[in-house]
Amino acid sequence: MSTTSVTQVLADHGVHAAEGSIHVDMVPAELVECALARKEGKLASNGSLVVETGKYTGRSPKDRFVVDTPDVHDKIAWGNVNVPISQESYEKVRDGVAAYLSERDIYVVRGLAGADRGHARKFMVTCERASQALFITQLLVRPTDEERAAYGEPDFTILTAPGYKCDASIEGLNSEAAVLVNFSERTVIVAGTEYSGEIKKSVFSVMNYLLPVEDKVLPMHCSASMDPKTHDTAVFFGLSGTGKTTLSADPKRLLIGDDEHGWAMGEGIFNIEGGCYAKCDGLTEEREPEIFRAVKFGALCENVILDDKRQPDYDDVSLTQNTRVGYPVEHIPNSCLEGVGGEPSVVIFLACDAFGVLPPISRLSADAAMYHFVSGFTSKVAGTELGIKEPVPTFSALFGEPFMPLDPMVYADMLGERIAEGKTRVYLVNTGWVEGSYGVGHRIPLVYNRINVNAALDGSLENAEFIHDDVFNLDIPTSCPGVPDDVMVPWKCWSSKDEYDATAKKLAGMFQENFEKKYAHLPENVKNAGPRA
Ligand SMILES: Nc1ncnc2c1ncn2[C@@H]1O[C@H](COP(=O)(O)OP(=O)(O)O)[C@@H](O)[C@H]1O
Ligand SMILES: C=C(OP(=O)(O)O)C(=O)O
Ligand SMILES: [Mn+2]
Repeated sequence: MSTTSVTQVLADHGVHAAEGSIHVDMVPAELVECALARKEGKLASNGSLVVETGKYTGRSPKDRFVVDTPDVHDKIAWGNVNVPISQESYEKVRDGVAAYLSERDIYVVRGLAGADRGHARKFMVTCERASQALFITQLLVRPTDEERAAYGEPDFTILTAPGYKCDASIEGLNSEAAVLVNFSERTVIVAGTEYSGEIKKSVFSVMNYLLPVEDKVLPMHCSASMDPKTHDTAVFFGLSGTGKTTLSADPKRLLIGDDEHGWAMGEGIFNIEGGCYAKCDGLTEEREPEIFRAVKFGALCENVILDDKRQPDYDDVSLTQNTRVGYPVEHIPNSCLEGVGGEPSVVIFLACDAFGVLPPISRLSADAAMYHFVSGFTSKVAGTELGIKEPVPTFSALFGEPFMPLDPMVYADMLGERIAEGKTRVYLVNTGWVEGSYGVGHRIPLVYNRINVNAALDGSLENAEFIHDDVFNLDIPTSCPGVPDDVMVPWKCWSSKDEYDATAKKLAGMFQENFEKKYAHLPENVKNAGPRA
């Protein structure tokens, strides 16, 4: 597709930018140069581009809407995640953004979502900021030269204009910022917010609609890694900040991706993205060498503080606890550049338990896997969503409810089909608190999670003696070489067993209440596989 037809696609969306102001498919070095020239950010000593995103340092779910059009109305799971907005209000914002972009230099990125070309979709993202064009260039799958030459019409178009402030009085809007997903027009508008996570998660939300509906592929909010010899894969489901990116960066395995994957039954899994979006809070080379070293030229950092030598101070979270970096998968040395792997032999659910009562790792039956997949218990960690200042216990279906437009049971049934074969081991991993709850105890040392996960992946964990926890209805390994036995069995970490019991029963009751409210229609065998207060 020539750049003239890029002009045509833009014109179809009301963007009539002057000749010479439409910059298409710039390479990262050009985009960094443009961003610096336009004073969008600074160059850090490690070569990464660092920007500040102003008021929006995390996703703002209250500003995200799905356009309620007749052809999708009956498919979307409407509620406080997929909030409807009318086509009329959508058009007012779209036309305002289009006119705004028409008056300035714009950066167009033509990428792919889906490393498996049999399930990939073409996304054309038009950015006001060169730095956001760099971000989405690195986060989408980069087309080959041949694919770019034959790019043709995009499957979806995204217009991003952080500088455009919406008229908040438009019917249905919440504020000057708006993320509007229009499945009928196959267009997303991201306005009024500079947080690039909104662009990335909009692509994900669109794929979470298209893949099940059009391809019968299960989209997953998970990271994935692969054994370099057997090509056995493992997927790590988890809500934002629970450890997907951290635990999938493992020097002994190949990284497939850190956040978004598809599972084509009978075929394998694939990364939906071409890059990673890691949290930088407290990042050290010692604890997370792969991620630390991935922050180099071509990476985009958000809200990371630089010292007077332009060195990042990852402990300084004065702007936000949600400091972030986006980089291409090739910045991780042992990444699987093809982005594809076999069907998972291990599925791990990451729960960041702020109560500190869940075991570091426990094994789930197929029924318990379904129970926990639809429950999605974890904590929203500080910063990822505006207004979250400390861990908030939450039930987020599929461990990714904010990004799932369809009924949760669509995804749950698809996972159930895929693990029913019995060849998949499923574990629940607590990356949250042990030794007392949040504010009293501390987060489980990352090294313990890594040791537990490695034992689950290589199968050695199955050699441990397991006990059954009657409250959470989980099978808990009582030992794992390298992890103190007391850490493996949560009540042993608490100074008072009575306090532990009371807290555990409280959480078990929350599980039951959530399940009864949302999933009472599920079969008894699934319901009975969950916690019992
Ligand atoms: N026990 C732990 N397991 C996983 N991550 C942990 C742990 N303790 C602290 N962390 C920190 O929590 C954050 C997890 O973020 P990340 O892996 O990006 O989550 P996600 O990819 O699920 O959004 C990282 O900053 C990591 O260093
Ligand atoms: C970036 C986000 O989360 P994750 O780390 O899961 O990608 C987000 O929720 O905005
Ligand atoms: Mn992540």
